Amino acid sequence: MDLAVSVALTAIECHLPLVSLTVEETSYLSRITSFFLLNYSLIKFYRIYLYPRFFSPLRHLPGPQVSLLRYQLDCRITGAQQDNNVIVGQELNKFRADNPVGLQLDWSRKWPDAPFIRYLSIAGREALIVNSLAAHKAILQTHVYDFVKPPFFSRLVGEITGVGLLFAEGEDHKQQRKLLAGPFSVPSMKKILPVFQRSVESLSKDFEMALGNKPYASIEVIDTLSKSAMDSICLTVLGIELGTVSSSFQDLYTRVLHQGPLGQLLSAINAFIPIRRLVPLEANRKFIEANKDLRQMLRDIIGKRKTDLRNGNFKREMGESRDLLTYILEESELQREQTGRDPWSVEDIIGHVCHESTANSVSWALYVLSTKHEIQDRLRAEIRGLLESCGEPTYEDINGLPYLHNFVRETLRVYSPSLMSPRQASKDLIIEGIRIPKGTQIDIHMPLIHHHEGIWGPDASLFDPERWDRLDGDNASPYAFQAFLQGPRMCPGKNFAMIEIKVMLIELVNKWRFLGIERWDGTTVNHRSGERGEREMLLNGEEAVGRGIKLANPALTYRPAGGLLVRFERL
Ligand code: HEM
Repeated sequence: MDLAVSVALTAIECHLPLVSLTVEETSYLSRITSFFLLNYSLIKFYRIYLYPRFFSPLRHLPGPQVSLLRYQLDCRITGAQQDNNVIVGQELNKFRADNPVGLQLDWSRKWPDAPFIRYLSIAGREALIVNSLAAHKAILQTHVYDFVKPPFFSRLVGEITGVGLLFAEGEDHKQQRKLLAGPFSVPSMKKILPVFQRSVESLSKDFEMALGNKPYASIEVIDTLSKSAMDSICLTVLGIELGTVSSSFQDLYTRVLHQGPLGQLLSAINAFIPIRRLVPLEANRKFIEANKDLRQMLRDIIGKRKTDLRNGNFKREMGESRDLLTYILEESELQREQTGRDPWSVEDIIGHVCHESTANSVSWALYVLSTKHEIQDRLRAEIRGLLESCGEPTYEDINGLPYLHNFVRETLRVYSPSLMSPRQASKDLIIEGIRIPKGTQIDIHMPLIHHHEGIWGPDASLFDPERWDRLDGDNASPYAFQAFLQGPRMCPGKNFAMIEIKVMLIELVNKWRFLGIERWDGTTVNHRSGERGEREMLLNGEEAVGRGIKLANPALTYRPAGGLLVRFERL
């Protein structure tokens, strides 16, 4: 756009009589170049500096200020005090914070009553952070289809999850969601439950192996749970037996999701400037290859399942407790018969193989249980009460456990697995009395609402499962809990994720006692054990995010930087 305006202005200027006379001596080419560069620089100066500071209708909103030509590379992050850098806005500051949403939490605490907080991103682009229940409702419900996913987000996340439902808009999105209602419904989840229950048994085997004959041992739970959730998702979503391809999946997903620092930097740059195909670096090549292999594996599985279903083989094999892919393909087949076209592509289905969020939630649940033993004891008493009374619990039995339900919701509230969902205004809008111009970026940060003291009280960041029994006023609003978002774009996998997390916790809490978290500095040598690093046990009071352990940043989820080492014993 700016380029086009500069070219148009240059064309006009070069043909003005006054200009033609004064620059007669210079060659035509250098005249065009000079005018073009001057126009382009002036337009950029206006866009980057003058517009956000003096002309934008959003300039009066609360948020960090704009400072001209002040680089803050050496400043310590102090959140709310930090100015916008004129070139990179707040982007560098975000990466240098000790929490992936630390800066945004500071701003929310500084301006708790503002519906929106404004900050500047790269090259003076304005972005609004949603900070009130009413503003969330307007964006997620009332104007849901007036906000679209911004291109940088589809490049950042879409290259991992696929570009299916998550990036569908308007009527297309409504249509796809209608079709998914059956596969993700409660009756479908009830049928999938036995598959979950079977797959979590392998989780305890990993704990058994780590323990051996010792009285207690430690296990790195993030990798262990991620592997288990991958097994579980392979069985429940794709209908693939354990141990057949799930380890290759795990390996490929890890290479795609957990790249090294250079890989992460490339992904971040690629989100804004599409450089993926141009950079001849090893980290980039590995990412592209892993991604390609992963998609090919999924394509093969989906293709084979389609053929099996058409031949009537698969349903007979799996009986009643079928996987989600089968449900989706059956629904798809019905639609194809009625409308003559496939409602979903392979890319759409790929996005449903998401295992990281559930594994991440159970990791944080174990963190809490290890550091708050009274919560662990209470949860175990409830779970054992159920198992003693009924053996293999049903869907209703599991969802009928009030403390487990509160515990899981509180884990998702304090350690929300999704940290951000961005949007972009597709037209000019007025929300909460604020005029939002078309194209404005809107950031929904789930932790902001979850840790908002005006909504959840002064102890908003404390882990307290019983708060769910005392909901009143603002915290009783559906928009006070955003782990799965709300409205028409809410996560369709919510029931799936909730029951999966509960089944994993029932298995673990029933069989193992969690003694504490080992914090491992990894830099010194312990003279008694000869092991590198001192191990310090975290036992209580570490629930405030970022205090007990160092969080990874940049990260798309809350993740302890050096893994999570849980010490446990057999019950
Ligand atoms: C704890 C686990 C999970 C959490 C916290 C979670 C959270 C979310 C959130 C916040 C969104 C909205 C993203 C956005 O619009 O930017 C979303 C969308 C989605 N989730 Fe989940 N999710 C979880 C598990 C799952 C599972 C297990 C599945 C599938 C089996 C799933 C499938 C989807 C799909 C297909 C969408 C796109 C929905 C749409 O745009 O209409 N999720 N999820």
